[in-house]
Amino acid sequence: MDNSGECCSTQLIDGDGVFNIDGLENFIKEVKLRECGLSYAVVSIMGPQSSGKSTLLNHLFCTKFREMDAFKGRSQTTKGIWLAKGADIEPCTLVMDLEGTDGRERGEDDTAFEKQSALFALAVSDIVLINMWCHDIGREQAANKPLLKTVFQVMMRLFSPRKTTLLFVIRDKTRTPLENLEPVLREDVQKIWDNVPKPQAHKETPISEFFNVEVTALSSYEEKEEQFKEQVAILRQRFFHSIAPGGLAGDRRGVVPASAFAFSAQQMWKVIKENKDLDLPAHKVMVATVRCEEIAHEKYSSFTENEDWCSIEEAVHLGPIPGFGKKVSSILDAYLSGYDSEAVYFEESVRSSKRKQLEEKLLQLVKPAFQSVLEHIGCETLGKFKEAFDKALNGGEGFSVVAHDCAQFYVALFDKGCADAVIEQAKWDTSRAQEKLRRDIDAHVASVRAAKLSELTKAYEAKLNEALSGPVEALLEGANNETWSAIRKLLSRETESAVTGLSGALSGFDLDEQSKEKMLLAIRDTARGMVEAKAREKAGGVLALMKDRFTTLFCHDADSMPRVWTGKEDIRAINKLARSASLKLLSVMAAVRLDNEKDNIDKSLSVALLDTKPTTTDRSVTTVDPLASSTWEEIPSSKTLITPVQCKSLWRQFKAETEYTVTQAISAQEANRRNNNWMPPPWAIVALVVLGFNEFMTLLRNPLYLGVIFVGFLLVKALWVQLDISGEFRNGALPGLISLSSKFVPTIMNLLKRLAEEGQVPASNNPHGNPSVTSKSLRNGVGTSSGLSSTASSNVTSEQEAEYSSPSKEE
Ligand SMILES: Nc1nc2c(ncn2[C@@H]2O[C@H](COP(=O)(O)OP(=O)(O)OP(=O)(O)O)[C@@H](O)[C@H]2O)c(=O)[nH]1
Repeated sequence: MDNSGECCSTQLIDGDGVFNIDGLENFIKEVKLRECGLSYAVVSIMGPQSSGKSTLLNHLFCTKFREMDAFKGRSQTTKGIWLAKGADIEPCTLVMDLEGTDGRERGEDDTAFEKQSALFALAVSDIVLINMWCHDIGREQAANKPLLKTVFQVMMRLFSPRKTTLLFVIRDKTRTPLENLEPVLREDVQKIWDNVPKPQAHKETPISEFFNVEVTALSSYEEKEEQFKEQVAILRQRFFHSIAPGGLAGDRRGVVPASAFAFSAQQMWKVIKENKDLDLPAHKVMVATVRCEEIAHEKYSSFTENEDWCSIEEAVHLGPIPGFGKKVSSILDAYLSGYDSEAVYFEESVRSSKRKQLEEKLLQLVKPAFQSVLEHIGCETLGKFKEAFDKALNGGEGFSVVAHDCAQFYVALFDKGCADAVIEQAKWDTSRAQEKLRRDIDAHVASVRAAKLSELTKAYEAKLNEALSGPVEALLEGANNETWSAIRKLLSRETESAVTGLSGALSGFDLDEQSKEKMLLAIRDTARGMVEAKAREKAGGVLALMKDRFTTLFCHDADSMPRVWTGKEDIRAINKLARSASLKLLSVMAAVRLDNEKDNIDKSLSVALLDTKPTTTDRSVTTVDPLASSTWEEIPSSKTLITPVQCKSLWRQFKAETEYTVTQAISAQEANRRNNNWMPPPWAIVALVVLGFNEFMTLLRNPLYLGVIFVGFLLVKALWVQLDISGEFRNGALPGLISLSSKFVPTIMNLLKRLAEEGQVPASNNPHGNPSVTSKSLRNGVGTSSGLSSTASSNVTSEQEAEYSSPSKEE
């Protein structure tokens, strides 16, 4: 019978010892071995060549192993190891047909394969059928003895026994009942066991520790086929549920899960071929490790391709995913459960360690997504916090209370979001993300607080500026002895008001005392700074102010009426007063006096710039100039607005620029005086009276003279008016004389003519007569007197100059 091409059998190892990996894989697929878990059994058969092994297996398991044609003689038909599945036997039973022992074909030297295949069968099988001829029992030279020896020897090469069932199948049983044969056989087996050289560890180990020995006998297939078949059918029953407790292989140990059977068998054969001892537990661990790794790898790969996971992984870049934790957990769970169910039959420690590795790997894979989700939740929460915080601040509640409440609420919200994102399998700590959110919230609160505080400070600064700027300016412009005291009062009052207001506003910010004090100090400093700045600004324009003040005082009287320099005014006194008032401005502006400092600036300036008493020698030679310094004695340079030297220079400039006004005034006054002074000097009047006494008396004695003088006066007066003598001489004496000489004769002629006409005209036509001309002329004469004031302006006497330019020390 030819096995090749049969669907449910394959040559596992060929005659040359080559393992048929592909054939085994195909076989496993066909018989669906992978799904069996641990629920499968492996049966193999050993025995001399051509002892009817294949025939027995085929009848027992309905397999189709190649059998020898009875008519062709006894030669080897089975080469290597063949594998088939027993038909209709539960659990799945794999049947291995081994090449016969003591085969003539291989020769004596080639026993290695025999041993290797025996070791392989023992390592893989739960039940090993030992096929033996009935007549060999008890015989010294029995054909099965070398076989058993081999079995027991190779058994020692397995570090730990599998508790394999050795089922001795006695073929061609004779009339001797099994009950009699079995003890003999067991004795034989025991003898062989005892004689087999054993390692120290197993010296005393009984055979039962390694094997379950069972015995059965079958009639000859060739001679009593019917009986043979009946007995085989009965024997077949023993293979049903063979792995259940009490079954034929109920005691088996160290079974490899069906899914790893191929890999395990291959590795075993590899180790056996390398002529190494087979450490079954280590082998089992190795198989478990490899297979669990394969399963884990497969699960990991298919997880990375999972559609749900891929869509989550993509969506996670866009924003938080509601129910992220649950979704990912359930996907992970599906894959981990898959691993569990596939790796369930593998060695526990290996399986769990590989599961742990798989879980860690999967969690590492999903961790970035988780962190991304946390970041999104954090960002979203921070955004919501900012919005709510701004709204709440506008609600009018205290800053700190709002910040605290808002932060608490949104951190709790974040925690809720985190709980939703937490992956069950990982239980990652979200406290760091929460800490980051807290830090972000704190940073935002701090920046808002800083902005609000700065806003508040600016508002109070603006208020202060409004309250200080105008009044301080006014006070400085009206500089007097009380200016700085008034400014101090104003500053103190406004600063306290601002400090009180700001202090109240700050109470909502929950600031520490130190920061609060610092802010209040800053507002005080700002207030002082404003006053100082204003003073500095005004000091910059002090010259203009001084000139203003001078002009105001000099050109206006006590009732603020513009002065008319009639000649009676004491220009020197007025000038001195105006100057000292202007100097007061300078002294007030010279320094900032916000701390009630006592200083001598006023005195120094007065002494240096106003004092007129010092003698000529004092002025220029002996006295040291007190203003030749860049600092005031009692004033620190930071408080100095105008240095002594600058004061001196300003005063010089002031004087130069106001000099003209004074000169104008003096000129005006002089002109006025001249206009009003028509009388001759007193000595002339006295001389006139003394010398003209006789003539005067003559006139008094002769009234005719008086009449003549009167007429003469009238004539002269008329001529004066007609010729406009005062007007002619306005432009100088020579042009006046030339003009008069040309006008004199015509005017006399004209006068006489008019007089003649007057004499002819009736008196009624001219009721006023000449007096009208005279009064007009007089009026004109009076009117011209005012014109003198303007022409006289340029004629300031040197005496008057000296009077204006009151000498001072500095000059
Ligand atoms: N006497 C006797 N002959 C048998 C029995 N069973 C099978 N045979 C015969 O023995 C010969 C060999 O049979 P196989 O089943 O091929 O024997 P084998 O042990 O598988 O042979 P190899 O695979 O070559 O080792 C065949 O001619 C069978 O007819 C039996 O129970 N008694």
